[in-house]
Amino acid sequence: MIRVKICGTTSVHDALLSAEAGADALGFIFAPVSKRLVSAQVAREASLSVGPVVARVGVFLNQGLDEVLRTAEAARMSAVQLHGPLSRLYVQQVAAYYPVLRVVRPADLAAEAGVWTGISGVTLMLDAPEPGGGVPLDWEALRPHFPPGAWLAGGLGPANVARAIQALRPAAVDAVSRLEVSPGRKDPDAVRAFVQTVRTAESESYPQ
Ligand SMILES: O=C(O)c1ccccc1NCC(=O)[C@H](O)[C@H](O)COP(=O)(O)O
Repeated sequence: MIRVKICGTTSVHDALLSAEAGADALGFIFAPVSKRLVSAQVAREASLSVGPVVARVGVFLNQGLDEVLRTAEAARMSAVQLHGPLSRLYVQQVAAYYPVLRVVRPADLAAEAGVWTGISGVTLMLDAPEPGGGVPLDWEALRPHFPPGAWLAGGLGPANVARAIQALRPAAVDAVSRLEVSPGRKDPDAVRAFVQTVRTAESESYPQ
């Protein structure tokens, strides 16, 4: 089953919307540079509202270990997504507390894939150089190198996610900017269409 992560959740309302649409995971962005920045308090309310099954992923960009662990705990996250140039030791330390999605840009994949694959609890996510920028990756170029079990992000939406799945067969897909009416506010129709399109594409790619 291909998992679906809907990122950039900034309210209880949008958390419930994504969960009811069938999302497997919700992303909460704690990077101060983001237009989708959410407070730990709001993220905690949203996290507790969606029940035990939906994963809650705290998203961080070049932030200190203490800040990451404290924020993830305060916001009741179940996993952490790490962007930016980070050391193996730092990622190992976070992974001692939370499952980690380690974000890698396509240009860095050859050099970095081996660095992160050996750490227990760390899963690779391929994303565009500017996270949350809505720019798709070159799936055909990535096809020979896409690591089995990796997650895919970068400019995905209802109109293109089926093609991305066919090209790369990721373990999960993640999206934000093509599912919004404005930064930080979900478009309900786009969220539902995204989840439905993934479900249809996976049944066509992996027939029972
Ligand atoms: O989305 C942001 O504003 C953001 C800012 C800083 C770090 C990470 C951020 N987003 C992380 C995500 O997981 C996005 O869903 C991912 O980059 C895909 O975004 P998009 O291309 O807009 O679908």
